[in-house]
Amino acid sequence: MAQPAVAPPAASQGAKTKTNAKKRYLKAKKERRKKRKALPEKPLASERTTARKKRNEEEESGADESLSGGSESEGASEAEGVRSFPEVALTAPHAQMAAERPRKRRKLDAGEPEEPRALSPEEDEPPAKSSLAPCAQSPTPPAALPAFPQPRRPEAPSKSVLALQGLDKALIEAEVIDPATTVPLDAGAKEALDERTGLSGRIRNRLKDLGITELFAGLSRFFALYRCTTYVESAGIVQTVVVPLLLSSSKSRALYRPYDPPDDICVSAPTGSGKTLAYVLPIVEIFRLQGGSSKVDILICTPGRLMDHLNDTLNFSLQHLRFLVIDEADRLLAQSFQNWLAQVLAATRPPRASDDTESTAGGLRSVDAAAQGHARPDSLAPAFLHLLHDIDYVRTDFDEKKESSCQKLLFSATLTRDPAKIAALGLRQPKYIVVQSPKTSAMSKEEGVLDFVMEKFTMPASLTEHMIVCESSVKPLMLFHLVHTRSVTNALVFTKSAESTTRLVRLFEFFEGSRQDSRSKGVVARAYSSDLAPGERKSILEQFKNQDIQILICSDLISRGIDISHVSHVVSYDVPVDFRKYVHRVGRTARAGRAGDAWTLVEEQEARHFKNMLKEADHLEKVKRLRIGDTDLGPLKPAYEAALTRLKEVYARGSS
Ligand SMILES: Nc1ncnc2c1ncn2[C@@H]1O[C@H](COP(=O)(O)OP(=O)(O)OP(=O)(O)O)[C@@H](O)[C@H]1O
Repeated sequence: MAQPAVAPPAASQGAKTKTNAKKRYLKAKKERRKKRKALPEKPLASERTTARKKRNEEEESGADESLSGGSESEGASEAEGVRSFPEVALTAPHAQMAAERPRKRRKLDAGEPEEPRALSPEEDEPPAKSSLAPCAQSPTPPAALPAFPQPRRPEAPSKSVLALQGLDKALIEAEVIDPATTVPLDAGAKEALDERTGLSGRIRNRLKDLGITELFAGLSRFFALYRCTTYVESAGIVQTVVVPLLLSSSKSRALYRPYDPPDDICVSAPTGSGKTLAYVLPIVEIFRLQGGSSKVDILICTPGRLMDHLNDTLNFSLQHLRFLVIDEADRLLAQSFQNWLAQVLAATRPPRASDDTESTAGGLRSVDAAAQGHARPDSLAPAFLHLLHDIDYVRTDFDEKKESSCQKLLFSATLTRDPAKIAALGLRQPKYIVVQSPKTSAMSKEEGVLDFVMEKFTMPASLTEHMIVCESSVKPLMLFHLVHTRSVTNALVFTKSAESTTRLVRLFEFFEGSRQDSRSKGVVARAYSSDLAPGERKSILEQFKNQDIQILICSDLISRGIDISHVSHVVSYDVPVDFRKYVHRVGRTARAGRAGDAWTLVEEQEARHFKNMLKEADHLEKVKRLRIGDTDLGPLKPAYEAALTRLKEVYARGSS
């Protein structure tokens, strides 16, 4: 407790009392010191003792000086040495002292106990504030204790760290294997196999006839990530990797590999990058050479139709299936229709009860399950031939287990990395092929893999993207502006529902009708939605392909897979619900390296959500914001208002 250096003038009596008390205190202290000196010093406390001795000497000399009457040195000794000494000395006259203390001093002491206690003979120093009590008992009070660190919540792991958790280390520690460029398709003798692609002369010649002279696009470099993943830089090179992978050796070309079944392949590559040919060419090549003994060599179907065949078509079997291609894999894996995936996978193997792991008397297989319709062993599947009734088969301990030769090939522009969905496929040593254009030249393959893992999908390099933020009431006017001022024709316009499609088409027709003069034909827009019968849909698509229709207004029904080369614009009249949908919609243009534009009309209240969606996909800066003002829209307003009035009349009539 710090005390004023100079005693108050009215305290002369107190000063005398203080001096006597001090004498008594110092005497007691000397006696204690003597006693202590008589005791042997603790070796480990030697330093402390020296410091204490030094301090005691200082105190003493200070006290002596004060006793000699120097007011300055007395103040100094109080302040530096026995700091709380005067307070301790206040025994009898303390009440009077307290009354005589200046106001300021009382304020300072406000937190102290009212009745200071007398110093006991055993105490070196008077007790200070209660909080310092433990230090007062120590011969040399330690310096201020370091503050105890407050418990802190650990930093949350970054999204990228979380995304990589549980992934194979090999996926992250990628190794650059081979730089290359394009893979040209040279003509050749019918049966001559091309070394680089594994394609026969017959197929290459046929491709040339179709105008395909090279496996798609330039292969600037690709990285193979251990045996698990191939990461390919530069969009559109998927064929250059997948085709040789499936045709590279006689082993990979074999139809049946019951003891060494082929590894599965997962491909994530941008829209329009040629994924279809990447699997069609190897399949056709393998079947053309080795032929099939099945009635149907290639079955193209939806999961629903496949289930119908499995359940209802007599002798329908998948046990000799060589390739199971799941295109648009993320969407199909999201469909749980009749648990189709589990059923299809089960159908590629013979029924469990007759599996070759089962032992039977004398080693001869009995196949009771053969009576179970399509579930009986397939006579076309060599791997399971021994399970048939009429084939004598003696099982030995040396027999290796035979497996289905079915190789699964998964493709998508937005391939899922959802472990649960991938696990359901029971993939065999999968190889991932990720086609990705680098964001920067310095982008490492690890970052590329990370982008894939975090579902930051790659867009075609030839695509230009725009967004227009506007009030919902002016959206039709914006569309008309795009069509008439920015030449947005040969366009697909996506709405949120079949109903919105129908309504917008009507408004479009009325608008064109209001503007039309005798010279111009006007822009033709038609609806393509689930409301139409299949025949009508087909006819409309044909008219659009022939460019008799310039604008096709549709729901997300055709946001995947449709490949129409002349589509030069995609308009999202209603914003897509998620980034996956956005990727597939805009991917209907800018295909096969052609240029294309994507436009998204964003209502003001949706702007935040839409921008966040793009931001999360690291794509916000790619979408340019376009500002269209009243001056741009003004000339179109009269026709728009007239069209709106007509539409209201039609709907009013319909509802009455
Ligand atoms: N090697 C090639 N040379 C020239 N054109 C090609 C080549 N490969 C594919 N194409 C053409 O590129 C277009 C897009 O191919 P494809 O439909 O297979 O793309 P995709 O990757 O499956 O796209 P999506 O994910 O949108 O379905 C098609 O018109 C196809 O004919």
